[in-house]
Amino acid sequence: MSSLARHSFKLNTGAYIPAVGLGTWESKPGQVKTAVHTALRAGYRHLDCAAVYKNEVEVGEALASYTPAVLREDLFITSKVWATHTAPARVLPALERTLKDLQQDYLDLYLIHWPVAITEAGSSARDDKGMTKREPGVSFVDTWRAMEALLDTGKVKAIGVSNFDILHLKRLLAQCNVRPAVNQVELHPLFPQSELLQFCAKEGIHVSAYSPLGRGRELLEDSRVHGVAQRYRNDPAQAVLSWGIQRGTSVIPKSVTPTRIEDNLRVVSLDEDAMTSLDTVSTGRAQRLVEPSSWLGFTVFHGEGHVPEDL
Ligand SMILES: NC(=O)C1=CN([C@@H]2O[C@H](COP(=O)(O)OP(=O)(O)OC[C@H]3O[C@@H](n4cnc5c(N)ncnc54)[C@H](OP(=O)(O)O)[C@@H]3O)[C@@H](O)[C@H]2O)C=CC1
Ligand SMILES: O=C[C@H](O)[C@@H](O)[C@@H](O)[C@H](O)C(=O)O
Repeated sequence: MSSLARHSFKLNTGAYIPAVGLGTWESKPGQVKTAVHTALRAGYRHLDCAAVYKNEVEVGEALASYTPAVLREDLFITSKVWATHTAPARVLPALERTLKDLQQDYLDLYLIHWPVAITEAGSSARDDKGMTKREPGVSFVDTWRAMEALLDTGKVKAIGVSNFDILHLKRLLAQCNVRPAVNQVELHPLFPQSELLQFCAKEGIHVSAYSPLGRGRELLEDSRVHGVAQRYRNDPAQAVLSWGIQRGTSVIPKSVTPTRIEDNLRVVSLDEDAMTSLDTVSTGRAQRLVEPSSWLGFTVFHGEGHVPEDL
């Protein structure tokens, strides 16, 4: 484990989030327990979970069965309330279910997964236009009020958001009592989110980079990524994770492959040339890889410059 991998970022709550966490989306039952054990053994202390990943029970089993046990205060565990449970009355029950599944008394960070509420039946329920059914009258600001109330229960140490753009954040910041500690968003050299990053820095919101490896696809084949990796005698994944941390974001790469889980901790400090080279990877071809519209059936993001009033 490199010294950069041991780094943590201070949140606006005063707590620290470790620079590298293990992602668990699409980590299949039967694989995620071994992945969590491998990660803890390698030195990871930060896990990124979500109810919708449908594997929190197994992550919980992994945490409970790991020996020698890691002190709870040395772990940083994140989970997220799914869009079907963002109606205010459903938020606490959703958290309690996640805590039970993960076998935890509290989370270090609980996030609103997407800035939208859909009906409990979720993405299979369609309206007459074929769109996912929205939860009527629930905005993400309403959900946030319920998130704020969780802090008094002691069951979460910090609250935050995920998949929020600048306009979502502006609306939330204008109305919140507690500012989000974290915004977890897609971020990698093909989708660097520089404007959002600057906005969050100015507002004291830590950014956590999801899909930091570009989902393990063409980003890792890019010639500039390979160039930086060769210079530092590491592999493409380590180069892009290093870039993410050096930009001030925590990174949460997912892997169920033991050697990759270990390798993803070998992040290094990059010089200015290497950073500039990776900064140019997105030029003329920036792309989002996790598209909500395919499953939500409507636009959460808003090229037109406004957030729909009813989100
Ligand atoms: N808040 C949100 O809406 C979202 C949050 N997330 C979070 O972020 C995490 C990471 O994002 P994710 O979308 O999974 O994508 P990542 O960018 O982390 O890429 C994961 C893919 O890369 C492969 N991989 C891992 N390490 C290496 C390596 N060293 N070399 C080559 N390939 C590698 C993995 O394969 P293998 O496992 O087979 O080794 C997997 O196919 C998620 O798991 C989840 O926790 C992700 C998306 C949305
Ligand atoms: O966190 C990861 C992503 O947001 C992911 O959870 C969703 O896109 C999910 O696959 C879904 O079922 O809609």
